[in-house]
Amino acid sequence: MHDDRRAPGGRRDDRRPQGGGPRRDDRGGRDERGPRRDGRDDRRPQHDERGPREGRPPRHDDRRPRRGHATEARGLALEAIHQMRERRAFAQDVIGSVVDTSKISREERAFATRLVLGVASTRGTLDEVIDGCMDSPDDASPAVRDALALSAYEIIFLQKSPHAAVDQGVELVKSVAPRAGGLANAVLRRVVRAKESFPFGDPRTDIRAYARLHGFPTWLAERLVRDLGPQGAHDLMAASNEPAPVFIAVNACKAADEEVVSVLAAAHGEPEPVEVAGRRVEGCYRLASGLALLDGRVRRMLSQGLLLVSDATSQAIASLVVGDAEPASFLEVGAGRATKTILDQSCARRRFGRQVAGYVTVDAHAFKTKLLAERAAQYGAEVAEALTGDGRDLDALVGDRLFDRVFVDAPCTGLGTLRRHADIRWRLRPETIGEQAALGAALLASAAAHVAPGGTLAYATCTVTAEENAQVVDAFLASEEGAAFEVVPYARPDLGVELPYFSVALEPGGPDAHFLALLRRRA
Ligand SMILES: C[S@@+](CC[C@H](N)C(=O)[O-])C[C@H]1O[C@@H](n2cnc3c(N)ncnc32)[C@H](O)[C@@H]1O
Repeated sequence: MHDDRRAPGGRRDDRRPQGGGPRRDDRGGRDERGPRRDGRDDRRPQHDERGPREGRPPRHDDRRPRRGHATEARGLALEAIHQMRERRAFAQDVIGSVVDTSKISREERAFATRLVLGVASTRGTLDEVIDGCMDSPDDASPAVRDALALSAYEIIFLQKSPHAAVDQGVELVKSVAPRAGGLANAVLRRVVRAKESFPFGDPRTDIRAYARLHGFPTWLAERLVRDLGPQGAHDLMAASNEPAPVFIAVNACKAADEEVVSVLAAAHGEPEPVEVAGRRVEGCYRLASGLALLDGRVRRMLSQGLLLVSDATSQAIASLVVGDAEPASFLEVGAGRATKTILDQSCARRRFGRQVAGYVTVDAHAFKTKLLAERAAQYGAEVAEALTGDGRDLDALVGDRLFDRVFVDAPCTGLGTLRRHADIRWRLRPETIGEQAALGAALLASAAAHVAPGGTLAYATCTVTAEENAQVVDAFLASEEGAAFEVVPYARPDLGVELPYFSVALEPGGPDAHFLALLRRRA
């Protein structure tokens, strides 16, 4: 779901280049298993490739990984994957605490990050492959499975040399279960053989094979094909398995583009201005990689709030919502940890020479409101009131006040941000889509009552399902409350067309997929 910590499918907006607190969601079948207490994980598979007998297994073979002869990057990746399962933590959080804080080289860190995000993204498919390569899948402890999954990811999805991947995989398994080397060797050799027939069917005609090919749950692949068509689904699924590009926003509340750009250039970030859907996004720059963000001078600017890491489509949405006419008041519903708040105020400062004085935020969670206030202060973004409460009952929070802009940054399934929020696809349940759509619709209806005559109502998501996007807005416009609003179309100068809504698809190399509807209350 769109943003931070919440029920299955949550996503967090933008924090680190790749990629979201303790989420308590479903982790999927395999991860739900507790550690075995019978020490059976290092039993060899019952087939003719079994290795030499290695004696009795240790009593606790699900200990935290100890580094054997696996490379440091793989050892750290395994530690992160292990923590994701044990603490039910999100990939981005463990990358921050385990990988980003390590002393390994930048290149190794990037590789470890790729492994963690890759395994989190494709975990269900990897478990299916591993199950098929074991005679008794239940015999491997969760910790051994983590190590096998990491190596299977390298073999199946990174096309690594089978020899090196198996060798490293055996070392990784031995680092958590010293006597399970034989099992690991046998299973991973089978994985190498299985790769020849992967995805086990014709992806052109078999949706299960198609889903496996991209490391997606079958139901979700089906849904994406239905909603986006074969090409759109393919683009989204392929792009979701690639590293996300790195975009930054210069925070105009505190800095000028030139000073930030010159420091980024000196740090070899190669900052490039960015266009989204045919329009330049002011203050938005693409970096050649995330490595420049690790430079000491850039880190100082980040901690001083002169720039923030934020997807380019998020920045484009903030720019469109702020608009060309200066608003005197602004209500943001679903304000989370203030990323859009900062982008909105930065945009107002850039465009009108000052921030919006009456900027009010609402979020359902008190801990987010606290973080929002802290972050807004760090970035110099003015917030008149930061409220906690249910946006479906805004009357209880803001009374009968009307605002020039009311922006619903809606909770959603987050399917447009799968590169940064690797866990979403296996946490989502089919029914979450409808639940999020219903919540978005209720927030929109509640928000509509607080739009001043001539003011703008904005509804945004970072997902791609029609049910959560256009269908919510179309149903609202057809309702009694919606009759007072008209659509403000999005003109694409590059295509010479006007579209009812702004939407960006997820394509390889591009920014995240988001949706925005701008509606104006008739004066
Ligand atoms: C897409 S996220 C917001 C991202 C945020 N605007 C940002 O840019 O960082 C959606 C937000 O809606 C909040 N939310 C969910 N249900 C809500 C409700 N009923 N009322 C108010 N906020 C809600 C979530 O806590 C989450 O922070």
